[in-house]
Amino acid sequence: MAYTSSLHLSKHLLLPKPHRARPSSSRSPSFVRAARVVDGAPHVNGQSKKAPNGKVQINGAGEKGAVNGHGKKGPGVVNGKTHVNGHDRIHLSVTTGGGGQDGTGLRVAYQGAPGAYSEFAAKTALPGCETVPCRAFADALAAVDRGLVDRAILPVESTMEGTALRNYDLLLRHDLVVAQEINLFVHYCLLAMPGVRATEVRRVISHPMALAHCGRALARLGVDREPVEDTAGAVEMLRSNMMLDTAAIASPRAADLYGLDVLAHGLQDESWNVTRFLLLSKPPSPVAVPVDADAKTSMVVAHRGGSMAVVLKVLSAFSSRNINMSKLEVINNEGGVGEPRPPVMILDTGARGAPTLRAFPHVLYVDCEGAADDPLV
Ligand SMILES: O=C(O)C(=O)C[C@]1(C(=O)O)C=C[C@@H](O)C=C1
Repeated sequence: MAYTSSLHLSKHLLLPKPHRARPSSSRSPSFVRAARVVDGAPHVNGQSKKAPNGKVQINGAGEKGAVNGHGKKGPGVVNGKTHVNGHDRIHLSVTTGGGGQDGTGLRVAYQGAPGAYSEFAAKTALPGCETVPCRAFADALAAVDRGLVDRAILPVESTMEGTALRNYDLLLRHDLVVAQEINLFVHYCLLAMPGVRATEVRRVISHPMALAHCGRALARLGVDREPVEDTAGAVEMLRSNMMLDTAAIASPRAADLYGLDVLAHGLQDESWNVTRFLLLSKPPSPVAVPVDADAKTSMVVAHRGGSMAVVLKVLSAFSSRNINMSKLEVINNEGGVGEPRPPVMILDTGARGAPTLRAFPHVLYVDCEGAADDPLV
């Protein structure tokens, strides 16, 4: 059965109007007001249905086998689509039936070396596309921004580690549309140079996320761990330096590609290990999402104070409309334990004039059910 979903990300920037200070008793920002306050521009409130991430992460929807409320499609792969329309909000919306879009003629930037999971996610979303390796996620997003490629792919959360906050931060700094969402089952293998035995391995290198996902297995092996840029990059490093006391965590595909032995399969600590990727393009979105689509919308509410009051207002806005929320993540970069963290920088494309990066200490990431253009949402 064709699976259709949409994911829409709205940015709601709660900014006080200059010279219009409100009495403290009524200062707590309201969800509705927030929408109106954005640089004075009329803003439709609560538009998205089914959605986003917080510090960016949105997990939690439901059943095993589903991430962010999307159903599982095919063996280990769930597809959805997203895109982002700019201006005073970002839309991530997508529709994907069986991920059947042909990517022929499209260039997709990803972080890592050939054989990285991100590359596989890109090929899953857009079979036939040309994949373009980049050193960093920021480089991949910049390549789309500059029109050097058609899309970029970005891992944003995983079932085991939750939101990849740094990648969400990156996303919020750009005016990009989510053209598709891909939930990929990630199967990790331990790879070594041909002939090397498991007992000879003293050190394991991989992407930090892969090392974290396999933490218990690595502790059992009693090896040192060393983070590198990406899983396939680790394999490349093993191969080019002929490392005989080191193994890498990467995909079986990377083992084939670089001619390494697989010492162990299924190294992940949890058998259900899914990473959620977003396929991003420049606006306007390449995908139309019908109002009545079985959709998911993501929202980002950014504000500068009254943290709990805003959370309560957001919750009550969903509750009073009977909209199912699949995720809520509250980011408070002020007043937490330890050193204050830097604020989240969000590109405000709704401001008159050039798009401006604005700093917000408080951010909420919300995912809910429904299409972004559904009036209820
Ligand atoms: O290093 C890779 O192969 C990647 O595609 C990156 C990445 C990530 O950043 O989470 C993607 C999926 C896996 O969870 C591990 C690493």
